[in-house]
Amino acid sequence: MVNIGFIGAGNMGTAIMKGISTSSLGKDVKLSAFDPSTEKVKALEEYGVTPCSSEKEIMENSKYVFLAVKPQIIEGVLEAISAYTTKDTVIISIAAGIGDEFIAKKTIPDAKVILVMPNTPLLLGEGASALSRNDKVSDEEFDVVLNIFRICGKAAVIPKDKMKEIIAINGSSPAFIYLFAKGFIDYAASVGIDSKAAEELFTQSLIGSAKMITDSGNTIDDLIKMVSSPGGTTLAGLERLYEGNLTDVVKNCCESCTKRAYELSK
Ligand SMILES: NC(=O)C1=CN([C@@H]2O[C@H](COP(=O)(O)OP(=O)(O)OC[C@H]3O[C@@H](n4cnc5c(N)ncnc54)[C@H](O)[C@@H]3O)[C@@H](O)[C@H]2O)C=CC1
Ligand SMILES: O=C(O)[C@@H]1CCC=N1
Repeated sequence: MVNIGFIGAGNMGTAIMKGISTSSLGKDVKLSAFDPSTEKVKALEEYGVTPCSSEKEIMENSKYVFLAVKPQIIEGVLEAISAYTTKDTVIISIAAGIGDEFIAKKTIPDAKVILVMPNTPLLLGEGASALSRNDKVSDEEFDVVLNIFRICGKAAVIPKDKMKEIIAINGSSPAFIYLFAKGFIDYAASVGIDSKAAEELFTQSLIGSAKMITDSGNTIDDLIKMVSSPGGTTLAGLERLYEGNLTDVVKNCCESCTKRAYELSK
């Protein structure tokens, strides 16, 4: 049995706990959580999560400890756990911008630290998570955590120094994609198409297009060409997107996301 504790049971902590407990891993792990908003932990009891009343209780009962709190308050949380961090504890931080060196500095110099940038689709077993670790974490320990994120979707191991840059690609990108989807669904409503039908058709187009990128064997440029009949509707629409420099807008969005991660960084 692997003991996994969560400090913070907000959107992401909850998504990871529900992801673990509803996956095949559920029976092999014992989950516990602490959050000052006790109702959030209470709501997780039906997923087999044991409520704890302090950081100390989590630390004393867990080998793997997830820090699922906002970057702005993580320093206080690290101060609260430092006295209970041992050379055996594996600290897993999902906080945007927070580095492993800061975590070790605020706890113990030999702290085992894994950094993860997950995303909310993990709630449905469709997460996309990036992971990296410091050199104190053993292969076996890293595999335990990697396995959690693989079971809850896809996971990629990336260099530690790219953990801030990756946020735009998977951590924040669901919000960017939802906004894009809203534009299509709002347009459908404006021309009198039932929004339920529009949502069903557009979301299936998102899923299908994603599968074409991953499974068709074609490049993205080839896939765009396959849809674009000469003199047809797609080219007419694409012209407006090129005119609005969509790819530059996306690049600016990603750069702004990364810049904020550096501002939050510790
Ligand atoms: N929401 C998302 O899509 C993603 C969030 N993240 C990261 O996950 C972390 C958490 O974000 P969310 O879950 O969205 O925020 P959230 O605000 O939903 O959850 C944070 C939780 O921490 C709790 N909390 C506050 N002080 C605490 C303390 N001293 N001890 C224990 N818990 C405490 C709050 O009550 C709250 O439930 C952030 O660092 C964020 O950068 C990473 C990837 C995606
Ligand atoms: O907005 C944020 O800061 C967090 C990190 C990635 C997604 N949500």
